[in-house]
Amino acid sequence: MKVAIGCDHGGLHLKEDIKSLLADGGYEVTDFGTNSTDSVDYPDIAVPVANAVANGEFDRGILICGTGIGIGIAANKVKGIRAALCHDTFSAHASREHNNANILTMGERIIGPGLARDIVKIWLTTEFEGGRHERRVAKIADIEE
Ligand SMILES: O=C(CO)[C@H](O)[C@H](O)[C@H](O)COP(=O)(O)O
Repeated sequence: MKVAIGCDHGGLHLKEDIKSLLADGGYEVTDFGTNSTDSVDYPDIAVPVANAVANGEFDRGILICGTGIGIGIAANKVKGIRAALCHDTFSAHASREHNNANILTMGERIIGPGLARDIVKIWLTTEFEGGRHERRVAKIADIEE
């Protein structure tokens, strides 16, 4: 599975930790930055990652900022993106099974690396359930037209 990952300055340390988790797990990871704690604007990272997922270059995306909120709001402006903010394992599971989320967002200033790692593992391995959820996700796509 090809995974695009990105963060702003508020998510740098968690992004680096998740990158090593993904590498150990055999995922093909591409880092869209940022790569220092110098302040950057989260939409400048969110949009390239979201475009790369939306155009099929990557299977999934992971975006991290201080809260996971701003970077997710920005990603969700890109057509075809369903970015889900998950700070618990139940949401990580449901965002895949019910919402077919293609980008996971998290906030380094909110959760620690242990929980974040569990969230990522669940999110990357849970399949979309389809069925009634297919109809609902299709209605979200209709909003984009
Ligand atoms: O997008 C965010 C909030 O919605 C992120 O938490 C950012 O990382 C945060 O806004 C950055 O704040 P800073 O004071 O400029 O470090």
